[in-house]
Amino acid sequence: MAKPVVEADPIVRVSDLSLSYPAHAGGREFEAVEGVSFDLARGGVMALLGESGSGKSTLARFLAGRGSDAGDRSARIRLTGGAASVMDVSLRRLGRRAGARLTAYVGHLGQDAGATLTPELNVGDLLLEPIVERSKHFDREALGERIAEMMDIVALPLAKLQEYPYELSKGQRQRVAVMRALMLDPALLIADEPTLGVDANNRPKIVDLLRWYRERTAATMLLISHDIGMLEALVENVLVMQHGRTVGHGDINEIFRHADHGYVQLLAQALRATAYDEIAEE
Ligand SMILES: Nc1ncnc2c1ncn2[C@@H]1O[C@H](COP(=O)(O)OP(=O)(O)OP(=O)(O)O)[C@@H](O)[C@H]1O
Repeated sequence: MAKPVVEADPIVRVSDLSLSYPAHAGGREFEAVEGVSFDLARGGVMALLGESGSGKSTLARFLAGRGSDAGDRSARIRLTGGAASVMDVSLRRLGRRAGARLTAYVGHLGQDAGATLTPELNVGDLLLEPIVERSKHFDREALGERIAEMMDIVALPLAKLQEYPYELSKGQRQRVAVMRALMLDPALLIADEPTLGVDANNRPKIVDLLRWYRERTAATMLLISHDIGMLEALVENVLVMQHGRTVGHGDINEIFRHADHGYVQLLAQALRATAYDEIAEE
């Protein structure tokens, strides 16, 4: 069984990849991603951009090794063409054990992660859970310090550690979810809209947390985000998707300056407009 190579570079390789959802409820198999290719260098940060329904979450969930995780069979993602590997592990027919080995190194923040926190656990236990699940032997003091540092960066008072998800605002829950995704020190973080639902004042704190994490660990990141602050602070390369296909790929500044595809031009304009809105809000 292929063992993940954390030092692999590129850490993610995607070649002519197509991904589908199974036929269900009388419908046909649906191809959500079609012929996408890119490499993500170790230590790099790339953003997946594109309108709703363009295939970003499907691609992100599949690359995070969570393509067959969904309890609902109809949400299981199948590789129907091309190839993809993460840390030199092929994602074609990734078995349960190989998947578990890989996901130990790949952090995944799913879409609207703040809404899916276990309601019975308080914030402290939610943060510790990934660690405790892996091993009962851990340095409680060092972890406590690390949690306190992260709480400080995202401006959550330590008293929140005792609170339950229902006692938190949507944006606070999302901040807890992002911290939780970092607890196992993933070498690759794949995050779907990490600032979604977080108000404009607190979005930069999530950006700060991800930047802090990257400075500490040199982790690689694949982010789905249209948050201009996040793109400016962290992202080097972008892949722009439309209807499951790639319509732009490359250095973030180059791609928006010389956008030759109509949709990429529109996106560049929209992002600039967002930036002005944010400045106006301050
Ligand atoms: N379980 C499923 N079964 C069938 N089709 C699905 C399923 N989940 C998503 N899709 C379809 O796959 C396509 C891509 O969806 P995906 O969620 O990957 O897009 P996205 O770019 O992440 O959009 P958003 O930004 O709205 O999350 C969409 O047309 C969507 O309707």
